[in-house]
Amino acid sequence: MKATIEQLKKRVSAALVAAFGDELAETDPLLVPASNPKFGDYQANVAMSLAKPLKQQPRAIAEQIVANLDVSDFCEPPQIAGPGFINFTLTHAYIESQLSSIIGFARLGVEKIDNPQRVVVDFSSPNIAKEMHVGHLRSTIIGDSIARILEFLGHDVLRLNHVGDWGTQFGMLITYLREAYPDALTTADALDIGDLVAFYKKAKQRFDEDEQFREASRQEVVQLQAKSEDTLQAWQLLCEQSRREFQKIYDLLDIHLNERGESFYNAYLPEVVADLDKLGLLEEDQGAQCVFLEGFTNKSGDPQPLIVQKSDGGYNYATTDLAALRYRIDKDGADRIIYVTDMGQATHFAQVFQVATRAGWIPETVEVVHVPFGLVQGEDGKKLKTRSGETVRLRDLLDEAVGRARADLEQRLHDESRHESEEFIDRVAEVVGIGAVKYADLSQNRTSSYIFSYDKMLALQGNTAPYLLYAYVRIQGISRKGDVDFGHIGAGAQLKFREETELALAKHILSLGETIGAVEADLLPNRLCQYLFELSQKFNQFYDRCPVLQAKEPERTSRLVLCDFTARTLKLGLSLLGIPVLERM
Ligand SMILES: NC(=[NH2+])NCCC[C@H](N)C(=O)O
Repeated sequence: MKATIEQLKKRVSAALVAAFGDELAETDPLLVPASNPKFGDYQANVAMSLAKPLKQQPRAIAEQIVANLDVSDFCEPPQIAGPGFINFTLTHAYIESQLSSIIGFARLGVEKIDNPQRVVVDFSSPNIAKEMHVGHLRSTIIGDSIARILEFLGHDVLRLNHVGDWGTQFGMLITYLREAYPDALTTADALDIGDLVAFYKKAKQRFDEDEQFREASRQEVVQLQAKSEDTLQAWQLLCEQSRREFQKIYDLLDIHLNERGESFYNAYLPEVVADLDKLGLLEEDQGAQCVFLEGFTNKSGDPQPLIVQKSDGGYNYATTDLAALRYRIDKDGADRIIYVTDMGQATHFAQVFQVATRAGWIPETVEVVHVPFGLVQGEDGKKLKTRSGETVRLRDLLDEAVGRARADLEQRLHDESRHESEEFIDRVAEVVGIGAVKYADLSQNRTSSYIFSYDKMLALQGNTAPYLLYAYVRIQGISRKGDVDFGHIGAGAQLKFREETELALAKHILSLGETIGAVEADLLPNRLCQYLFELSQKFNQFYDRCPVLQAKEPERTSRLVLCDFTARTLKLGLSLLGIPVLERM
């Protein structure tokens, strides 16, 4: 099923050509979903934009377009409104036939993309021995959802975890490892750092207070770079310890990534600098190798260079990103590269992209984008902290969400005198708790900051995961109560929708593809959340007005089909956000 909006676009395009000639063949009809159902379902705004070039009144232009337009197979006669909007309303027959044409199809009418791309999504990317903080959580949740949506559309997605696993801080960490856990390198499993963040703090403290320790750390950095076996082994131990911690979070979130940390690109770093030099882009500045940038200045207004090799010969974060970019294009064959990090790194990426573009490393067919997001704040609008004022650990945050979901559920079971197994309670608490955290994040426009509130995200009402999960459960309840097998309902039946709420719901179900297409283009998963929220609201409005199991045929079957579609759309949509559904809760 081609999205309705695409079909309409084609028709309006054809009408433009018929009315004004071939010159308008490439003109965008500016077709959008109507902002208000009063104006129908879609609206073309092209007439206004043509007023100047055609030197005519927009209304006159709209009239000529409509005179050349035939959409009678799926729309009521188009209406011209205001200065020259052309409004389209889908016919009942079209809605009914569209919906019945996708009964039994798992993709719910959303086609795979015609020209799939190789897409790299660089997300999560925490740092070894440092805390995986809420910023990484946002990156993990948003990146995973973007990857899922692109995969669903048929793109070939490579999910990369660009873990910060290299750098001079390893000198101090390894030195401290030898000091505090001398057995770690000789005895298997002797390392029980447990809390690597505390370990990092202590190492840093030793580094700051003791010159001998500092010297030993510097030596370890040299050894690490020289790949001395002993030092490499210590580095490996630290990485594994962190990896285990990260993995617990990924398991809880059910998120899968391929780790390809910064160290992976070490062998390619000298080449980056050498090639920049060959291209004449490199300049020396106070002993460091730099590329001077266009459009970036420091605080005093002087040109700000991007350092790619420090005066001591070491490489840095930007050099690694340049090497990674080249690798992803040349070796991974990426057509699109998406970096999901907080906004604070916008400058870094703009600089890296500029250097790579000037070096000619990004072919014109490849799209490279930074997908930035805002902060997660505590209820006081400041940095998220525990009651005692410490930074919140991700593990604790997720556990707390699950714990609160469990308490809410137990209260509800108690109130309803319901008895459920431990297994059931565990499962519901986990899906609701983790789902609530994910959904609270994804439902915000990612470019804004948001306030983290357990109460809000776990509420059964409003734009929350529990509200959507509950709508799904409610529908499963209808199927159980009426003993209807949703998998087999409506096949071959003639659907009939007459009630406003039925039609509104059916149209909304049919616009899933448009929503997913929009998310693919602007990488804003909150559009999908909004869509699902509206779907649940429309379902509830329909269900309040229209009896289902008690209705007579053909209404009964048509309405059961609507129920089934709503449930399947919720399930599919939530899965694209990384949230599973529950049959009961
Ligand atoms: N290719 C990249 N630079 N990806 C993002 C890395 C994020 C970095 N490790 C951080 O914690 O801030």
